[in-house]
Amino acid sequence: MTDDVMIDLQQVSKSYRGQKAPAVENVSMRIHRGEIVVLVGPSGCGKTTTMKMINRLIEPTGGRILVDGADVTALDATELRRRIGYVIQQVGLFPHMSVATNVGLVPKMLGWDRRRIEDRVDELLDLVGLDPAQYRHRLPRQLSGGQQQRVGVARALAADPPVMLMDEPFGATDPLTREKLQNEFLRLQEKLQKTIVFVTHDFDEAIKMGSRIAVLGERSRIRQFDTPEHLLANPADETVARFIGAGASLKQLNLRKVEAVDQEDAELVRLDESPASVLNRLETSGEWAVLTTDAERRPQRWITPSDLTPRHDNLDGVGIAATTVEPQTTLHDALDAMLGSSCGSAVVVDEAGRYRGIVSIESLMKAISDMREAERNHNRAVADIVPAPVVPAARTDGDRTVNGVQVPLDGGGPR
Ligand SMILES: Nc1ncnc2c1ncn2[C@@H]1O[C@H](COP(=O)(O)OP(=O)(O)OP(=O)(O)O)[C@@H](O)[C@H]1O
Repeated sequence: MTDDVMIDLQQVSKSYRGQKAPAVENVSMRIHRGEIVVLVGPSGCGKTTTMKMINRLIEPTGGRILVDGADVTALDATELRRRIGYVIQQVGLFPHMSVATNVGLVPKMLGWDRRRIEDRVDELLDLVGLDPAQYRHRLPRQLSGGQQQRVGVARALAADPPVMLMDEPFGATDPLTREKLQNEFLRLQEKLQKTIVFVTHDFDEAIKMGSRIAVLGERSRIRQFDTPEHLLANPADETVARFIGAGASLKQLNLRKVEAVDQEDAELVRLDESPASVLNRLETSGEWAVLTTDAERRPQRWITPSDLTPRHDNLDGVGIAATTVEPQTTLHDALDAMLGSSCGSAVVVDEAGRYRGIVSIESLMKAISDMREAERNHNRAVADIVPAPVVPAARTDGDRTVNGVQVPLDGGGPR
């Protein structure tokens, strides 16, 4: 095993008592340090069982699982919990315990002293965007669904585990909150570089979150294990193609994020500027609209000349609300946001909601057409390099059987 491999599933199987067929059969998979591997597949195919065997919430009935070179069956439970954080859809916060107690559970189990636990809890709440002073003492029911989910992530990170298992972590939230949580998590992951196994039903989420995606079939058999780009461009077989679903090219929009698009600058005005001065600015700048921001430079509304009349003595509520996106927002979601707003642009904001720039529908369309052009060139280059096979190749049905022997799927490292 190379140093680069963090989780190594070797011919892993699970047969539940009383079930004729195994839920998971002979799965081999290598997951590299720092990558997010997403498991997707039809309901009941064994995604959760596969994942839960990694932290031994479910005991395998065959095969071996190594985490950072150590066989998990040889580790004691406390050691395993320190190494592997776990986030689930239902969050699993204890309802009668405060946020701080919930987040501090694992450090407490590990015997940390009170002061160190308190400091860690505050640090983690900060990290997931919850002000410790405001949320530390709340009970889970006094939080929104999205906030509970953030606490769940903080709790999983408490002992700074190198590995995180996430089972539909954002599944129970509405689409907007979900998008926000995904963005926050990707931002966090840039800093933390954890090795993550992520289960989801949502293929768009898999494309957005995954360094690589494992498309699983019955009994967790790996049909294809590849980067989102390759998976979309070259589904291994009909089943994978069907699973990806219609509009694979549209789904490519989930691959690119707003940060990759050229940004422009807007003419900014403070909310406390006088309408007369704003009109003057609109005339002299030649812009079709100005963008109001609050004292923290958080964008508020677009104002065009026709929005301002002599009866306005301040800018409160004037113009149309600005649509905002984050650098991590996918082009798919950005396009959605723009189409849903009445102006053909979105304001890019940082994690604190402060202004960073503007993406217009034109620059978005240009990024999309550049992307398609690059892909066409790539496909042409590949077609030039790869000669047509003369001898029929060994059958590879996604789990890469070579002469009947399953070999670990190990193509490509972390992106
Ligand atoms: N405790 C159990 N006892 C017996 N069978 C089980 C048990 N848990 C899961 N199974 C079965 O094992 C198979 C795989 O279940 P698993 O929950 O891993 O699938 P999944 O892909 O995560 O499903 P979903 O997407 O619906 O959550 C299913 O057929 C399920 O009915």
